[in-house]
Amino acid sequence: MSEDHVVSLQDVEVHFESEQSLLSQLRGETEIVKAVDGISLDIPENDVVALVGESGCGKSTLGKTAIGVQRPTSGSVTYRGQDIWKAKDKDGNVEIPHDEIRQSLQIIPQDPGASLNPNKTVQHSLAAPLKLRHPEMDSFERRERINEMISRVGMSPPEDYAKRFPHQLSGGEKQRVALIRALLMNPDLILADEAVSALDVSLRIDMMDLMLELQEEFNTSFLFISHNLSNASYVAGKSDGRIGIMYLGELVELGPIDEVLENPKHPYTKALVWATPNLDPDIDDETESPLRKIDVPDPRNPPSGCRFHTRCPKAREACKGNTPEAVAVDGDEDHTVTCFREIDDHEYWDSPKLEDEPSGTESEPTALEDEPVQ
Ligand SMILES: Nc1ncnc2c1ncn2[C@@H]1O[C@H](COP(=O)(O)OP(=O)(O)OP(=O)(O)O)[C@@H](O)[C@H]1O
Repeated sequence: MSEDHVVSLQDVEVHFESEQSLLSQLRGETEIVKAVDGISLDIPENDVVALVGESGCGKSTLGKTAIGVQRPTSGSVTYRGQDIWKAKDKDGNVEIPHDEIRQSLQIIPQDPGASLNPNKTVQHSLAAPLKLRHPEMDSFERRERINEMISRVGMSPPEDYAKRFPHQLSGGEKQRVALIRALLMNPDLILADEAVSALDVSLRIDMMDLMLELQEEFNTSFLFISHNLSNASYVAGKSDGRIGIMYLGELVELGPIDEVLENPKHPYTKALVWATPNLDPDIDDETESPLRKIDVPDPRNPPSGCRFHTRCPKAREACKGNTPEAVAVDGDEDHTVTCFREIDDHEYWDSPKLEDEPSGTESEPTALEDEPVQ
């Protein structure tokens, strides 16, 4: 928890009460979804982190928690050393007011159309953050600044775009307006939650390039979320950033993008790389099927021990009973993995291979392999 970090998550858990099945209702049981389960992540200034994982693994929940929109059920989330939720609750000595924190942590949502008021022009939607951040500006200065930003994101003539309503914009243009709106708050961190997924493949690279150019220009950090390893790798690769692999509420591998792609350590990361053709992995045992089973377990009832053990081709009996902690890969603290195979003297190595019936080994993994970005 350092003031040098824009955001720091420590042992964060977000557990939801899920919709209950009839059987559990009859039994009076409450079912819990462990959407995020014990994740720590530091985001320093000007950092780009791309989070990848299958649908439902908790990416959005983690992202929202990092920008202070979702309250964790346990653990802490700090902004420049200030606990965000203590600031919100005015608990103790609050050094950074909650309003300031919220303004500094922005989001570009997956569906920018839904977040833009259909009855307001682009000019009107973009004036609101400027009024908040720069109350000293008059309306002429605001108009100038807005036109400048509209031009900057490649929409021309800006005066024409400023007068348009959301329905007069394409999906890519709405996304650019959402990006401007976030940047006008002068944020320290922007959460881009599946921000390019809805765009045509041909527009995705342009949008990702634009986000990264502006990330550098505005000195912000980016938390980029995608179910698509190609997109996440593109963003992290171009910015010399990091990639985090999530599985069932846990961060199973985290590290510099080149390191993780060239030297993936978690069997799940290997499966994702294997399933993403344009990443061309150089994995030692690539002929072996990377998953024993294709079915993703129910997050309301995740497997014991290592949650990946039911699908992992390397799983042994030890993986069923114990939960692996994150360990540094080859002593490099920047690259961490939660797998017993990284610990030379772990009981895993003497433990028998799991002998349960593999299924679906002929099939490809279920997710993360939609269209490559190039
Ligand atoms: N408000 C909520 N109440 C109950 N369960 C929730 C809530 N929000 C998320 N969940 C559950 O938490 C788990 C993680 O959801 P989350 O949206 O964070 O995953 P994700 O990886 O972002 O998935 P996707 O890519 O499909 O959006 C899912 O099982 C989801 O159903």
